This record gives sequence, structure tokens and C-alpha cells, in this order.
Amino acid sequence: MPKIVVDNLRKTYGDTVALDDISFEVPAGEFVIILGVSGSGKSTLLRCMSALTKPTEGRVLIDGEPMVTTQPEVAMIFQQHNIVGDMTAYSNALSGGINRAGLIESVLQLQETSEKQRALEALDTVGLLDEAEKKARRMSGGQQQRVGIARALVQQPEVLLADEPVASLDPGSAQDVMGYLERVATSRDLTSFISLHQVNIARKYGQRFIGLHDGEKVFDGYRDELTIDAIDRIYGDIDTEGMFVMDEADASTRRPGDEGTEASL
Ligand SMILES: Nc1ncnc2c1ncn2[C@@H]1O[C@H](COP(=O)(O)OP(=O)(O)OP(=O)(O)O)[C@@H](O)[C@H]1O
Repeated sequence: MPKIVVDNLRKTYGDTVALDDISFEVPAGEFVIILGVSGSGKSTLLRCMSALTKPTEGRVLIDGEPMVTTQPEVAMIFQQHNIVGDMTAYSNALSGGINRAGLIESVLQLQETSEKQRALEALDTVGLLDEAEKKARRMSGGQQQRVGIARALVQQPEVLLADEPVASLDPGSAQDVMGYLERVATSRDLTSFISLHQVNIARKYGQRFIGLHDGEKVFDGYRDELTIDAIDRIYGDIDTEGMFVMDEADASTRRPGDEGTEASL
């Protein structure tokens, strides 16, 4: 049985069709990148998958069960980190257990020792154990996003959703955070959906790619299928030259006349 089924998902806001009849199935453990320009529907798709937004039509199934409300098995990481600057990295991570432990226990840090242990392990996983007692606001954007990942892990999710997790980061930090996300997903066997608009980063880390354009699914395939033509379909009229990092293995994906146009970012 697929881990996640997105079944004829449609979401409209007045006259705006944010998602238009989106369907796909993803087996457990896949690392899926959602690609598309701003406004293509990436956030709406992830919000529907986490039950933060109710679809107009269609449904999302996790392990065959409809997702009608948010649940701890599905963790969401946001672009703006959504962590509390005045709290330490440890306290922020620990607050990820809020769905399981309850609000009061979480605020008073009355969670069980096992939960506290999990927070420390999660910080260790994202390379921040030594910074556990540091206030989040004194950390870099990349470190804050890694705290956000740690917090999501404390929730003990099976599915990880990340909405533009590296959009506000410099290229080095963005790669750093994507590397941690990939390693965490592999080591904890998470089914992951990461929305990105940077094609070069997507190609480096993604296993499978779902491309959205104006709310429609225009691509669904694995790394070797993400050709320049596919990128063109996802990005439409936008000049995609320079988005595509070629390597030896990509030679077969070149279009006639593309010789010499590869760009490295
Ligand atoms: N709460 C809302 N109310 C009205 N329209 C919305 C709302 N949320 C999204 N939209 C519209 O739905 C469409 C898809 O938006 P969405 O945020 O999902 O795209 P996106 O690909 O995530 O863009 P970005 O990368 O800028 O976040 C856009 O036209 C957007 O204006």
C-alpha cells in the first residue's frame, strides 16, 4: 500500500484555482521534491497534505486512511523557521512534542525523560547538540532551520513536509540544510515532500519530482526523467537556462543543439 495517496485534489480560493485535480501515490521512504514557480500551488498542496488546509474536492490518504485533521505522524517545516527566538535550541526542539505531550506539559517542559532525550537526539542529528543551550535568535538562519527540523523530528513523524525550507538562506546554508533533511529522511525512513523553487538544489537532493504549473501537475518522475524539457514544462516561459547543472550522467538528457549551454551554479 502506498504511504501517501493524493486523490483528485482541488483547491479554489474564489476564482483562483490553486490546485487543479492533483493525483499521485508515493511509497514509504521516498524523498520527493515539489517544484514550481511562485504561485504554482506548492504551499497549498503541502498544506492540504498536512490537513492545515481543507481541499475543495478530493482527499489525501495516509496508510489508506483519509487525513481530515492534523496528526503527529505528519510533521511540517516552514520557510520562516517558526521557532521562538527567545527560547533555546533545546526548548524549541522539545516543543515539537506538543502534539503528543499536550500544551501545558510542553510549556512547562514536564515531558517525560524519553521526550527530552528525543529532543537532544534530534539536535544531535542536525549537528546542533553543542548549541542546545543557545538562544535561537543568536543562531544563523541555517541553524534556525536545522532547529526547525529537530523540532519536527521530536514529533516522531512518519511523513515530513517542508515548505520552501531553504528559500531564505544563502546558497551554502541552503545546501547544508538540504543535506541534513536528506540524511534525516534516510536514517529515519521518512516519506518526505520538500517544496523548492531552486532547480539545481532540487536535482542534487531529490529522488522523485512533482512539478506544478498554475495549480496543475505537469511532471511526476524520477531524477533521470527530469530533463530540460520537463523543467521547461514546469517553469513555462521563464528562462530556465542556468537552472540546470549538467554532469556526465546527464548527457542523455541533452536536447539537440544544447552542446555548450550547461551552466554550473
Ligand atoms: N489563503 C489564500 N487566499 C487566497 N488565495 C490564495 C491563498 N493561498 C494561496 N492562494 C493563491 O493560490 C495560488 C497558489 O498559491 P501557493 O501559495 O500554493 O503557491 P506557491 O507555489 O506555494 O507559491 P510561493 O512559492 O510564492 O509560496 C496563488 O494564486 C495564490 O495567490
